[in-house]
Amino acid sequence: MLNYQPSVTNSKTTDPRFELSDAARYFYRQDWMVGTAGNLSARLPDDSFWITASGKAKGELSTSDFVRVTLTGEILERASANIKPSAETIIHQVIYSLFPAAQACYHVHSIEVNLVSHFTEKLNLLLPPLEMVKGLGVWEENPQVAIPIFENHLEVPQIAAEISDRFSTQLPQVPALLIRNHGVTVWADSLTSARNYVELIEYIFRYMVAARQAGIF
Ligand SMILES: CSC[C@@H](O)[C@@H](O)C(=O)COP(=O)(O)O
Ligand SMILES: [Zn+2]
Repeated sequence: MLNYQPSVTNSKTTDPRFELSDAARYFYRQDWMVGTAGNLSARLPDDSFWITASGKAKGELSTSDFVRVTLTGEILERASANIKPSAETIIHQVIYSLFPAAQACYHVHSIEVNLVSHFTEKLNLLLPPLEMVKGLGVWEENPQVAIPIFENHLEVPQIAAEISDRFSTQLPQVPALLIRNHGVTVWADSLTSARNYVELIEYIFRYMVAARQAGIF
């Protein structure tokens, strides 16, 4: 295991930890990463990825609040030995393993995610046919798009195994999944797109909660 060494890659343009920290601060200000909630990661060319360290306040991350791990969860780099990778690293491992084009994986907790996760007891939650769905890659008239829902087991590896099992036989329609009573995870081919996907999905969930209150969805 290597200890973290500042290097030539430690610059704002090439080191994704700066953009991850900015995104986390933005999500924190939206109330989607309250306190230490949520975790963000970015894949590197060698297939390892930087992920937020466990239990860090997401509104004030710095580059030392990340751990670089392999696709099998082995720790490669960190600022000090007492920093642990996110408790949900194994979910990021599953996403990067299943979706080779994924370059970023973002997981946030919002009030609306938790509310909409009760709108169905099924394995998939139907999204309203909003124009915003196009932003998630579905260019259809009156789209019938569902987001997969997983149960929030205490053991995170069990959640990860269920994601892996289900997605191995049926790919999701959109690059997102919901964990009931917990949060939403999105993945994308760039950090910018992952941030946009979080915003779009949160907009759709806000709409769903408001529409339910108005009795229209
Ligand atoms: C605020 S507790 C939330 C955690 O249990 C977990 O769900 C989470 O998203 C953050 O865990 P972390 O280990 O900091 O990445
Ligand atoms: Zn979480």
